[in-house]
Amino acid sequence: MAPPLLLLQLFDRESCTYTYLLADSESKEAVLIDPVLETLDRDMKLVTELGLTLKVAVNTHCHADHITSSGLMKQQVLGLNSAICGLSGAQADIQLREGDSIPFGPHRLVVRETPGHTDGCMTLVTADQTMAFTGDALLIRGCGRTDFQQGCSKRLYESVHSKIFTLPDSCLVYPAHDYQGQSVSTVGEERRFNPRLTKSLDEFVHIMNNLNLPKPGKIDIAVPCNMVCGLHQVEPTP
Ligand SMILES: N[C@@H](CCC(=O)N[C@@H](CSS)C(=O)NCC(=O)O)C(=O)O
Repeated sequence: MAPPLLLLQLFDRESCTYTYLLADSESKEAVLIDPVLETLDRDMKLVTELGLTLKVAVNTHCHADHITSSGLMKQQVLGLNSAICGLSGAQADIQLREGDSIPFGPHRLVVRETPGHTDGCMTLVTADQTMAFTGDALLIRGCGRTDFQQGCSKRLYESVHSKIFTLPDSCLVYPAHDYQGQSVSTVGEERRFNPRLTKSLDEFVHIMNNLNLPKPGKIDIAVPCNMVCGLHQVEPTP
């Protein structure tokens, strides 16, 4: 039997982003999902305190609301690789596609491409399908907006129904954001209670076309920056 997997859910108050630190308790190999620039020091301190070896810093997509810390983190952690979905068009050491794995110790995260919020969105699922890190595709009782960055509500609906709602009901759903103080859901709960994704495709498209959300405050800085792993206009360290 595989040794226990350690999971820490970390929060950035400014962007309401969840960063996830997953580690193998025996080998101490670790993966960081969706790290945020402003919380780089907090995350690095935690990795050091826990004696972890960070292997991969992966972004579930090219974020529009905050800058990733994965590029700067690479400058601080020897051997760390950045990763993103190849369909995002963004730079990273590892370009992931459907079915690819991110191994850490005996564990692995398996890629399911879930476009719709952006072209390059992916959901990362543990090999035993007990946990899914859904990025902005599926939020708790919500979902990512589809009004910019190649957003397409029909694609998002199809992604969630075919790639996330087909996971076991008990599979835990860990989103990239929450704006209501919720931290975790399950596939079964979202299949039954998600106010957007329980609707028909036509109703869903109508809802998404009428969200009328203001643009993320940092979008014009964050998107170009995240296309280059968060390192836009950052001087390389000697
Ligand atoms: N106010 C925030 C941005 C909030 C926002 O638009 N969130 C996105 C995910 S980050 S691009 C979203 O998809 N929200 C869906 C929803 O229904 O709220 C800011 O200024 O950064």
